[in-house]
Amino acid sequence: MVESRAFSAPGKALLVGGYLVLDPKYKSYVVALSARMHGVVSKHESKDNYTRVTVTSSQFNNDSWSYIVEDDSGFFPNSVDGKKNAFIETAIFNVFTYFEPELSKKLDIAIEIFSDSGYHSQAGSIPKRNRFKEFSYHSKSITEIPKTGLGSSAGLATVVTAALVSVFKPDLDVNRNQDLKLIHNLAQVAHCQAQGKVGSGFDVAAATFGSIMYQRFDPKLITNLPEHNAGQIYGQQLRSLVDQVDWKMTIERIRLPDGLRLVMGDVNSGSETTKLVAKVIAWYNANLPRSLDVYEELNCLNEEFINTLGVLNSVAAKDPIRYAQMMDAVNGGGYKSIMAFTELAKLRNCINCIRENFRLITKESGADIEPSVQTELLDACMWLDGVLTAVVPGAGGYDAISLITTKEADIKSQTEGNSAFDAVTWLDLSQADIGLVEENPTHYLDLK
Ligand SMILES: Nc1ncnc2c1ncn2[C@@H]1O[C@H](COP(=O)(O)OP(=O)(O)O)[C@@H](O)[C@H]1O
Ligand SMILES: C[C@@](O)(CCOP(=O)(O)OP(=O)(O)O)CC(=O)O
Repeated sequence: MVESRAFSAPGKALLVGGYLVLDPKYKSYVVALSARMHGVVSKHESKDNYTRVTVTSSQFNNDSWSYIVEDDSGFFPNSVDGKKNAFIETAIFNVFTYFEPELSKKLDIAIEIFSDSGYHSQAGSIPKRNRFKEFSYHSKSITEIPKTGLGSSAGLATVVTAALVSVFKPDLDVNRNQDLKLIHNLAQVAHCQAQGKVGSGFDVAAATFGSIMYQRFDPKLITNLPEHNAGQIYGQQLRSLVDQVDWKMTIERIRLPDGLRLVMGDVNSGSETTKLVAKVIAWYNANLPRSLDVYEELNCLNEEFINTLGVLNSVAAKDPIRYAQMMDAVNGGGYKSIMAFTELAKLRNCINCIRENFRLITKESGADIEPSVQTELLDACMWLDGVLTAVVPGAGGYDAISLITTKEADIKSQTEGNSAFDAVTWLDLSQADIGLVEENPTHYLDLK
């Protein structure tokens, strides 16, 4: 009998903490989204004389990557047909190396990937659905379809890791913190190695744990691992890193206050995060100690923003009448009535000052974090009924904008036909807070 299990993990939006989060001393606020990456795994006894892992992404012109994995070649995945996917390879390598499975009985492991439509541009795609799920099917490969920047590779690394862990650890329970930590640590290692750069890891952390206040681990934890071909020692150090080492990171589950939601707009041009990061780091190093002052100021603002959202959460719970008045003010009360509520005024001021600092870094570093077209767009958003704040998420640039709005705000109809919003496609997704979950594998069958 074929045993199947399925897992899904959310996309992310980094609302505050961009760039600073690369340093373990600074906090960030990450919202997990309703758009999710899914992996359905099945294993059979292999009829061949080797163990094989095949990952299929049928939505993208039937993309598929197939690897032979053997202990005598150090669990290094060997592509069957030369087609490679770095994120899949490092996930396979690290999970097999961690478990060192005794492969006397050869396995055929198949993982089907499905990604929700928010991750990619929908142009030219067709929907396929069953009673439970709906996915968009494209006529081109994954590498040829434009992304929206929700963290598809982090989602992929997380669900492939979870799928493979479930093969070697059948009692895997993603409701157990210990098991989530195992998946997080392995996926984080795999994702960093595949990226070839060390991002802060907030995307893998959100894919695993959901909406979080995040402070990163020391990047050396991963970069100090030996080379993949180091033999036994890699496995020993990986297991020690995953199971024993204290990563000294902060992952505190958070959620937007009731009555508020996240609206994401795709801006269709795209920026390369690595290039932006390189320019910002160069600016930072060349402008010390002034750049440190800018970061410290940004950090105070970020922390005040995060704390004030916490305060708003308790007002919603303890004083629902006042909270309803606050939401009414945002919904159409105009600038003065919004600013009459200290918490709302604080949130808006923090975001204004954060944006001001990012414009300063933009000007001085040449990294287009908040370029003037985005400034105009964000300013235009602030005049819409129901909008509390508007930012460029993550690394910023020309990729996307994130609004915090009230639940009632109808952004689409307010912006329709208004040329100031021509560049924006409002994505059909919201915050969803929840991280990695186990799904029912039968819910992915017979998509038509
Ligand atoms: N649905 C998918 N199926 C297979 N691979 C995927 C899928 N989504 C993303 N990937 C992998 O992730 C890569 C994109 O990663 P990256 O450039 O880091 O984008 P993002 O910012 O969305 O994480 C793709 O080229 C592909 O290798
Ligand atoms: C600059 C950053 O702090 C934030 C980047 O956030 P994005 O959401 O823009 O990320 P990508 O999906 O990798 O493009 C770098 C980091 O933290 O890794």
